[in-house]
Amino acid sequence: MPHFVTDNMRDRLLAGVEAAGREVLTVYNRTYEVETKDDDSPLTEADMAAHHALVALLETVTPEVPVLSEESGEIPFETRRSWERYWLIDPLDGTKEFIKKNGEFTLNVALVENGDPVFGIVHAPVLDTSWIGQVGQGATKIEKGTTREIQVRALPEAGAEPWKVVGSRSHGSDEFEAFCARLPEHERVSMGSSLKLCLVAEAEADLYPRLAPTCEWDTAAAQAVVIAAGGQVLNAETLEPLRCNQQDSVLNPHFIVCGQRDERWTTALRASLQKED
Ligand SMILES: Nc1ncnc2c1ncn2[C@@H]1O[C@H](COP(=O)(O)O)[C@@H](OP(=O)(O)O)[C@H]1O
Ligand SMILES: [Mg+2]
Repeated sequence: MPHFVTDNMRDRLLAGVEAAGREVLTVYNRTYEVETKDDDSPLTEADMAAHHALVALLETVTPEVPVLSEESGEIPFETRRSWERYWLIDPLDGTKEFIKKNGEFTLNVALVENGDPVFGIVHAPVLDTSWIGQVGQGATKIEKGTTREIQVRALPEAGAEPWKVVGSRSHGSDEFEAFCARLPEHERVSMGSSLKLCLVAEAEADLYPRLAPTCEWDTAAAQAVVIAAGGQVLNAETLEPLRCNQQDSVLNPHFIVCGQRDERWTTALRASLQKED
């Protein structure tokens, strides 16, 4: 079956996401108001500017495909459950990092088909870098105008080199600490937003255990990048791939991002989840 996203569509989408990123940067570089949402998370003018720009882009490129955005308000599951294909966007992931001015925030556009992310663009405006994943066709990183293919790496053998484990800069958890405490020798890297999944996709990290809450829009685009780069995003309980749009809640289960499933970390995971057998 031909892929829905053609090369021409991908190029238009990337150009539109980069343009939305420039709007975000103009807010980043001046003073702005910070509101607090009902769930206590921050919201800035930049989140809304990116939301409007991305929704307009997607409605122009594919008017027939519905869009679900973190900022679009709730769409009931009775409506969403019939969507075989939809765009799932997080206009500004890592709003806390945006406010801290450390550059670790992203614009995220995913195409979900029958519950699985199949295409994703993650764009980091401050880094002038985008990651594109087309499941079944590969993943690329475009850094300051230079494009290269990316692939996950194999988990290093014991004693060869420490594993690289990436964690949230702003949302850690006791379960994450318990998991890391049981891993072999490893280095910890902290990073904001969906950039953590991109680090695994481009072989700069081996594992991203997210044992704390996230929503489907936080992960879908970067999940497509990871899978297209040969990696996996697995439900931490079942070790099955993370899926979207399966129930009323848009909350993800805890999950692990990895190049491959491996007994060496699944043992640590079982122990941290108190499932030692
Ligand atoms: N209690 C909670 N429930 C749901 N999602 C949460 C959450 N706490 C944090 N998140 C999600 O985690 C994201 C940030 O992840 P990280 O700490 O890895 O950078 C936030 O994205 P936003 O910045 O888009 O709100 C938010 O969606
Ligand atoms: Mg987010």
